[in-house]
Amino acid sequence: MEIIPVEKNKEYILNIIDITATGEGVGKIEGFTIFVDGAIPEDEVKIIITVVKKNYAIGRIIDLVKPSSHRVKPNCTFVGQCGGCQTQNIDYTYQLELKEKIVKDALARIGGLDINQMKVHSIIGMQEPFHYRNKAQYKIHKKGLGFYEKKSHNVVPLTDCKIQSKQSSMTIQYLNQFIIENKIPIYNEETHKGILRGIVERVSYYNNEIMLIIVINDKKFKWSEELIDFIKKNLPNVKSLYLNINTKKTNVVLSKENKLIYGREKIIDSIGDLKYEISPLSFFQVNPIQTKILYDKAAEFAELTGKETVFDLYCGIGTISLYLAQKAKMVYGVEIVPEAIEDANKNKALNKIENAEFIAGKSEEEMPALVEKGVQADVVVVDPPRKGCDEKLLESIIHMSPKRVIYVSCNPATLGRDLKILSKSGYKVKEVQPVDMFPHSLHVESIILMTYCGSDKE
Ligand SMILES: C[S@@+](CC[C@H](N)C(=O)[O-])C[C@H]1O[C@@H](n2cnc3c(N)ncnc32)[C@H](O)[C@@H]1O
Repeated sequence: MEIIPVEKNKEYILNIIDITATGEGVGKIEGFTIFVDGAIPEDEVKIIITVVKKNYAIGRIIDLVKPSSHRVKPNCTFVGQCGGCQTQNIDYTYQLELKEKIVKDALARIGGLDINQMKVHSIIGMQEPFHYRNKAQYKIHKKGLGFYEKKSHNVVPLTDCKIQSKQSSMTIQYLNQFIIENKIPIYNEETHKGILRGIVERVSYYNNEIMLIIVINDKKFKWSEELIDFIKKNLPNVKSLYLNINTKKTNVVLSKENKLIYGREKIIDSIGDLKYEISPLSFFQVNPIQTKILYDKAAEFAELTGKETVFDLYCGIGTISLYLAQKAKMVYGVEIVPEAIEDANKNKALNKIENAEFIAGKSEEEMPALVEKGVQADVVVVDPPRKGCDEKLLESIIHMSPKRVIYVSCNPATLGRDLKILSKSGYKVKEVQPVDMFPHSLHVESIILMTYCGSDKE
């Protein structure tokens, strides 16, 4: 049996050499891994060991002996309590370096790829990495709106948030006032009692419109009229106000039951020249500035001339499909959520685009069905959720062997796994472009161009 070199409740000095995807500093004692919350690479910390497992231990900082040169004073007073941001204490340039490394490591380690054989571009960061989010899912504390603490369901009440849109702090402050003044009973997760579960705020970045969704644990909300009056008076940018009736014992924030109580059903945002309708449940990228950069990259990688057929798999509300339709002959978008496909069709009409068709269903089933009908794609775009592409879908892509595959990923690990499969079957990774969609977290988006080299197509 291997000897574990640390003991619970004992103190050690540790040099932090890395950081996990969830933001814990990583150090080694005699080769044994120690995770330390709040520590960042190049810190020297004094820790006390709190948990010892077979392959790792967890330590708590008791003294920051020598702070890393990458440490900065966070821009937000709630850092340390609120679980919303992981890396506000790390300077932004170094955050970007860490993310680039996460992507490269995943391609090399998980994907088995030689990153010297492809163009790996420097990550595209934000010039102003604050106030970028267009969606907030606030929880409720008796003192007002907030977010969960890290790894807990305790709510940290906030007066503002530095990564939400600039309008958000006003929304938070006014809604806090309304909740407290009206003594609205706060929902308790353990007892399943109380009314107000949370508030979701969606903001259209370019049109300055707000949608508020009040999540309640009841069929009715006796404060509706007062709330509408209060909002009209204090928050004039709120153009759409919903109740979301969520009476289930669940961690899922929004139920499917939405009741519009004031204003319009949708708010409208733009990416480039296109407009998109946003409804309470539709998926829309949370960082509108970086989304434009990401979609421009998709268009660049696609090299469309107007003659190509494109498959946009996992298409959400058709954002990438419509973006590419402007330069393609025809685009087929496939998405599992039927409501998102309804939105995609509305967005198609809103933008007067005709060369796009949207299909509700699983990409791994609908793509082979399209091929069966004789539709072949020159370019395939995949933008799957964190779990990556279904293996059957990858097989269908390999079987159809389009010239170009563009992979948009929010999870480097599953990206590496899927690229390994594609690159063993005739595809070559040509370009990798990490994009920072989520400053102050360790999440990283990447867009990858693969071309088919298995035959004389390219
Ligand atoms: C990361 S989002 C991408 C959405 C869109 N491309 C965009 O940029 O807004 C992933 C989407 O895949 C959808 N999805 C999940 N599993 C799916 C499947 N098996 N087939 C088709 N769509 C799926 C989700 O509902 C979600 O809309």
